[in-house]
Amino acid sequence: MTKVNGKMKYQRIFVIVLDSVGMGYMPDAAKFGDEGADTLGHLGKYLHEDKLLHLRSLGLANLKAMEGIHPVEKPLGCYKRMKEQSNGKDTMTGHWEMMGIHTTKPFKTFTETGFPQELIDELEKQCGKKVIGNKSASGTEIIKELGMQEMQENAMIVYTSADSVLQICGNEKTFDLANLYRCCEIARKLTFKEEWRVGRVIARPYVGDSPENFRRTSNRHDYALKPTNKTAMDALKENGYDVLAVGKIHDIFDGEGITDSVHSVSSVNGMNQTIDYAKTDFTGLCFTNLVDFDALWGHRRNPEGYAAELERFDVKLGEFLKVLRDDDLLMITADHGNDPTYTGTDHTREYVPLLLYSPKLTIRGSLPESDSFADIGATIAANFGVAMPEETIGTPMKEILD
Ligand SMILES: O=P(O)(O)O[C@H]1O[C@H](CO)[C@@H](O)[C@H]1O
Ligand SMILES: [Mn+2]
Ligand SMILES: [Mn+2]
Repeated sequence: MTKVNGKMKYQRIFVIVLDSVGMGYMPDAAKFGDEGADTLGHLGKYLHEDKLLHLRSLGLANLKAMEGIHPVEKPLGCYKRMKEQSNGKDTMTGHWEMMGIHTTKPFKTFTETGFPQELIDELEKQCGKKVIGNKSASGTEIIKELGMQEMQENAMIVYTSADSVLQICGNEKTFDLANLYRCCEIARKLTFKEEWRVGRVIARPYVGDSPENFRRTSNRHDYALKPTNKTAMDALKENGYDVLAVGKIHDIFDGEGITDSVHSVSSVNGMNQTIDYAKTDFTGLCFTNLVDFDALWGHRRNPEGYAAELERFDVKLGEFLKVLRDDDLLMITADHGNDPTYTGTDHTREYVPLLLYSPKLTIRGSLPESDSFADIGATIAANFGVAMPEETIGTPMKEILD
């Protein structure tokens, strides 16, 4: 269903989220234990400027100082820094805010304590497996530690992190993927209960037969809470526009406000899918999440891998720019930070970049800082002439709509 009223400036808007690509700690970062974090800033020395041609051409290095990466004289795009208004630094909070939701009450976390015994008992009873782990851990480390036990004792590894998540690991061969998903659905139902209400239950399947060769697969599946409010996506969908979701977007919004979606197996794959959508005729939003920056490199504190992922993205961005039409708008941003040079293994409370590009742009260069990621959703709604749902936040960026 595509409504074309001809009034909007941009027929199609592409929002591409480079998951965790923050640009420096926010003034309230100390509250989150993240003072000094700077994902992009600390990546400079791992990046090669000749491999960031497209990001630089849009103005990335004009926006953010990075060691060895020079600004361009005439950036093609507009750019700004954005603050996160919500009280959190997780993926859902970040993406929901982009689409208008102000999260004031953080999701429940079990970082220090693990999950309460009553919840574990219920899980064991309903899933028919003994729970092992039940602590905060890095996902790749915990399968090294407990994977063999899980396989040998028909057990189930349950773990959490600094995020509001209950994650279940299962070996695809011995646990069986369908059974893992079944257990996650049980966990999701149990954790709708107020005192256990985590943002996401996540199935973390892996393959291999010994700690040396265990490897997680892209059959990961997230079972998120429904967004707490209607969003810009609902506003578009209800008014007959297309809302296309690439990668984790469908999971993050639990399918709300989406008209079509694809799951990605990698960030490069996600860009290919975005390019495929760009080659079709639609009117509305294409919303892409590229998660490898975060999952493969940020949480693993691997700056070399992180930098190489950004360089791979740049190649894909070049291909994407070739299929961008004259009345398209591209927005590249992030949902939080995850500085791969910082202590720990968790997200970091950071400003995020916003790069804007369209052949239709009449202005170039720096735009005033946004107080909230929600300026993205407000701009999209304003472009398509739809009202943002009640109780949302965000201000349209007039500069690029005029
Ligand atoms: O260490 P892994 O399992 O990749 O965990 C990361 O992935 C989860 C969801 O993004 C969070 O819990 C985060 O810590
Ligand atoms: Mn994220
Ligand atoms: Mn993460």
